[in-house]
Amino acid sequence: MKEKNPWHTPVTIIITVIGVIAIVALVTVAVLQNRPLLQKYKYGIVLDAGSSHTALYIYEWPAEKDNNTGRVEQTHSCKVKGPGISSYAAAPWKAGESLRDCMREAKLQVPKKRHHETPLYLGATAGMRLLNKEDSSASDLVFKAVEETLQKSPFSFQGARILSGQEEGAFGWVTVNYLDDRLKQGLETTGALDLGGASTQISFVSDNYDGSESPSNAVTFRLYGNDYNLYTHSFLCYGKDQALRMTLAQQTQGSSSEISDPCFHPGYTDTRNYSVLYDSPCVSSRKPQGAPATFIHRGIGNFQQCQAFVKSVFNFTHCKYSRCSFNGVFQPLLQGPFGAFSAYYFVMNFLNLTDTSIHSLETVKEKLTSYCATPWDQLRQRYPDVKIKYLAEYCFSGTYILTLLTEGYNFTSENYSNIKFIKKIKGSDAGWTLGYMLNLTNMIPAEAPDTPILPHASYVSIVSIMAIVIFFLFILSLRPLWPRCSKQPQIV
Ligand SMILES: Nc1ncnc2c1ncn2[C@@H]1O[C@H](COP(=O)(O)OP(=O)(O)O)[C@@H](O)[C@H]1O
Ligand SMILES: [Ca+2]
Repeated sequence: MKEKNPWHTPVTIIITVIGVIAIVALVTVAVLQNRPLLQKYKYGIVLDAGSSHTALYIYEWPAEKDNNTGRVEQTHSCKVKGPGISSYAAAPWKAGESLRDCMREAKLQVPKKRHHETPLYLGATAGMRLLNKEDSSASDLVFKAVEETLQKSPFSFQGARILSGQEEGAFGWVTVNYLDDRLKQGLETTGALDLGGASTQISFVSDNYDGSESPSNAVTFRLYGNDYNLYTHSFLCYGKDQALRMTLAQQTQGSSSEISDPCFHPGYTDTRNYSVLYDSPCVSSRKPQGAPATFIHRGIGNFQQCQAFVKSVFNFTHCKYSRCSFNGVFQPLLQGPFGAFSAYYFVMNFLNLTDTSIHSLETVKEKLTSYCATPWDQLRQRYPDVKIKYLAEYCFSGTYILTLLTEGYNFTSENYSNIKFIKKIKGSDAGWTLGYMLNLTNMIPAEAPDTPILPHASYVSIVSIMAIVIFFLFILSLRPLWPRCSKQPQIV
């Protein structure tokens, strides 16, 4: 007699079919119910009106997560043609006009139906701080011109203003730590070093700084449930373009008609205008009396002599605090890793010195010694595509960065490798703009948001496994109903 397969009885077949349908239904409901909603994005636009140029950044984030921990990412950037808006003091309408091309690009990048709800901000930094100091009505006219252009855009224009030095430093720090996911997780934070053309910022958290010593350097935040006492300082006139003016002013005090500059390459010559050089509040008070209209600027390429001139623009004589960086400004003990961006990155990247784990401070000095001594002709031939102004100034800029970091901020051979020269973090530019927008749109909550205990994938897997286990337990519980499997002994 053929033995009957116990699984082929009508009862088990029906139970199996119902069970399989039940599992499929359960898992489908679980997956659909908890599936992330169809991704729709929101946008925000920030214009960084720097001293040397303006850049537009577009940020994007999932629509349903805007006040949560959702990732805000830079999706597009546009470099405005021409100089920074502060250079249009004599023809303010041109400042507004200069933004048109990038605004046109932004209109194409942001989906049309999101235009009206996309906030648009313009923040100006040290170039406008200096213009405002020098001629506040000229700076007002420049703002009026850029506001007129931005109001005409389809976006929700939220205003144009000058950021304070503290804001510039603090928002740069927020950007770096937000992009590195350090804030949400409450990890040790990264300090931020920003070098612009007209000012420079240093911002970091130090255990022995609670804000009581020099309160003007303190910014306190509560982000994702953690309190931060941030130290930040912005040095106006210590961006690399103004620092170069100060160094040249140092060398032209004798109102001579020719200077031999160790910060420029041998063979480099240029004719410079005294009144143009001294046309900045950073140096205007030092303009020598009876100077000729122009002077010949000749390079001699000597790193050590260059560094001596650079050092002379820092004042180390007085400090009323427990410790100072320079110019009598308080600075707590340096702590933790640092991200150095903007001109720090451009210069160190050109000099091939961004990797501080292989290029020690000593190597940087050696490299600058040989680079500064390289004849100008040779460099022009080697780098035909590099903008002449940048190429001519990399020796000065590298020397300035080294001096600012070591003599100014007190970095040493031991902690120099804590600095990382960075341009972008996970696709977004390091700089103050993202932090500024996150702050103005309240996108970083003070308290940690409630997050699901399990990620979606783990949740679905656990539900599926549980369903299968329950099904088999159910089948086992029906064992008494199963037909006998073994052959009964035959009684003869
Ligand atoms: N490729 C580059 N090489 C060297 N320097 C650069 C390069 N691109 C930009 N820079 C410099 O970076 C600085 C940017 O400063 P910016 O943000 O305009 O000024 P600030 O922040 O002081 O208002 C300027 O000194 C500019 O010349
Ligand atoms: Ca800047």
